Amino acid sequence: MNVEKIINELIDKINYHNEKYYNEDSPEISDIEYDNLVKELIKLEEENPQFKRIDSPTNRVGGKALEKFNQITHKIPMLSLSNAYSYSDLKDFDKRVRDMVNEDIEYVVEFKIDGLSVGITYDNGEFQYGATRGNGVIGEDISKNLMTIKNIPLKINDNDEIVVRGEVYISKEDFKKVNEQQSEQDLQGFANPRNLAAGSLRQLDPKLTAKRPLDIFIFNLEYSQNNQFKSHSESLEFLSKLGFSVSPNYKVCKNIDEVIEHIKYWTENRENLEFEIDGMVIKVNSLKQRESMGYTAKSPRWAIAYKFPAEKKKTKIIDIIVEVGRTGTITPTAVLEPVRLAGTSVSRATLHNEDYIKEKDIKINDTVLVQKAGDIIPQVLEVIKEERTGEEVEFNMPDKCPVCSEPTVRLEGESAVKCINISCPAQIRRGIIHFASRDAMNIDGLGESIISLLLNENIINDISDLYKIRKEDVVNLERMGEKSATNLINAINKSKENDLWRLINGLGIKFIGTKGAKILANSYKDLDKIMNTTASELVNLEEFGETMANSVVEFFKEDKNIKVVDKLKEYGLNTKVIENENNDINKVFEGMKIVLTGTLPTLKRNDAKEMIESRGGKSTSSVSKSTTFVLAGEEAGSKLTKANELGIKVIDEDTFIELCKLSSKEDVESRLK
Ligand SMILES: NC(=O)c1ccc[n+]([C@@H]2O[C@H](COP(=O)([O-])OP(=O)(O)OC[C@H]3O[C@@H](n4cnc5c(N)ncnc54)[C@H](O)[C@@H]3O)[C@@H](O)[C@H]2O)c1
Ligand SMILES: [Zn+2]
Repeated sequence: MNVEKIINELIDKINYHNEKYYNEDSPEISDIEYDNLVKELIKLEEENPQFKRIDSPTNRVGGKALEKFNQITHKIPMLSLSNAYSYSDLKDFDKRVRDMVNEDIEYVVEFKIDGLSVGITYDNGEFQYGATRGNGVIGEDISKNLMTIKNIPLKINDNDEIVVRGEVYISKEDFKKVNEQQSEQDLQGFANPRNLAAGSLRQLDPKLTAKRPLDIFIFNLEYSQNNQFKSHSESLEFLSKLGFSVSPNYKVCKNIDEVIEHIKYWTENRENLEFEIDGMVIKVNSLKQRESMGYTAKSPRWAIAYKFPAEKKKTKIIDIIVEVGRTGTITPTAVLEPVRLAGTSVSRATLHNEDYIKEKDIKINDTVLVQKAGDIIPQVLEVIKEERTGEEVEFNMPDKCPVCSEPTVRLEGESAVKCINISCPAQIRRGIIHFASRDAMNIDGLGESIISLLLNENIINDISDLYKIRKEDVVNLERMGEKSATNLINAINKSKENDLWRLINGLGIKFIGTKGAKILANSYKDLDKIMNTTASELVNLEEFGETMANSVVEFFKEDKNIKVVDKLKEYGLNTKVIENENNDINKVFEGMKIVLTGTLPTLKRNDAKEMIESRGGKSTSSVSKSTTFVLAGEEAGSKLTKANELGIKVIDEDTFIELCKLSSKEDVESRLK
């Protein structure tokens, strides 16, 4: 395979996992696996700069702000951190820093708590609003949820306009408790404290957030209009005096050796902390020096995150079992002789896939080295071949699905062995949950527990069956009743009118998330056309790589999947893009001046322009006081800065598309407020 192709496929994969992790708070792979994908991409991009894409995930921060929240443009962009995995990485960092400033350097070392990054703004001594990081430029307004966290002061004794940044987290003990409650209620556990914190904060109902024992520590003063400080440590002291719970145990170090000493101490002692830390953050202390170093597109040059190496131990593989996930991927898991790692007893380790087992030559009864990093899922690192006795048994991936007995397949270029039977019971439950979820068909009241009931009672067998449910089928179900039953049926019926991308996302095609679904819908306009397209046509779509293209084609080759789609059509689901005809488009942007800047996630520049103009708006090129709003995408640059200076509303593509669907100018104006 050529390098460009490999790079593009890696980008597809990373984008997909970013969406799962940042936008849906439910990662499918471990952080180590993810970090390895990114490292591989960075390496290839460095070796082949001619193929580096401007929209590469190595160029940008995190996720995006979900449309269900109001959007907030950060006064100061909320960036990520570059990573160090060894002391020699830290020494390289120190050298880079000293080369840049040519002066003595003082560092501050802080805990890297594994949680969710938030920015909070105060003015006139009062809490104004708080937001998630989002894509670094635009975040989600989660003010009401943050106000439920006891350690966030609502009033402070300073009238200056202040922006602080911190990490919302949950203690080890509370994490365990919440996961126990989840399993009591037959709900899925959270993969790690970060997912739990993120999932709890990004709730539309603050009451739900309030139920979760969240805490925060503040690690930076992002902006202060009047207070002047020389160093980061000085600003932390100031924040502490104002009543913020500032990152505990931070230390000012005179040189990189002191930094490393401090890190060594916490590597040994982190088990005793009440919260999980996944590393330490090293920051230049002098604010003047920081300013002279500046930023890359993704992170400051004056800071780096050191990630702890994972703890390793020896144990034995007693058995290898397989499980079928929502997308049909059959994952092999090693059953281990229990061993204590990073404070917990470990008896399972993921073996990822067939290639992983082959590469490492893993057999049942092997003695292996296992490790546990920031994640809950431990990994098998290597087989200790010297300890083989001849009793080892080779393992092969099953050629039939262990649940439905249909033949399994392994697609070309993919590492996963899968059951592609869309009616496989193991996949059905997760598949229906996904279908009904807010990013797919968004069916109110159709949550995990109801879906389980419907399956257990044989009321449904696949997603299409949802549309034949009658009220009398469900009214007598546990916790149901007259009103909920009516609401449920109404919500299901309403979803028939959903726009095409929701249906495509709902089908659960591997590697096609919300974004991929929108691209497909906007490009083909009609589900039938998508079903009949070819991989070679699909790879021509913007941001579509071979992995995504093949996955779409394979999905619609399957008889079972075609049958489900046919049934959905019979029940009257919309399978076309919902577009207004040109002549009855409402002039919702009449008289408005709109500036377009940066690269939008799915819309081409000309399309966006056309959408503005056909609705009576004027697409202008420079930001001024008379600009109505700015539509900004990735790498928005100076126009965005200007808009922020002038206090002009900035929106992203999703909001723009929403505005386009509104029926009057008044609606647009009130939505923009
Ligand atoms: N499993 C997956 O599918 C998946 C997908 C995407 C990302 N990830 C994980 O997320 C990581 C990238 O996430 P990221 O961009 O948030 O970077 P990061 O978590 O590696 O580091 C940046 C973050 O650290 C936090 N932080 C905690 N303590 C801090 C302190 N004292 N000072 C400054 N910042 C502090 C901040 O919130 C900041 O946003 C990856 O390394 C990967 O492990 C996993
Ligand atoms: Zn199956």
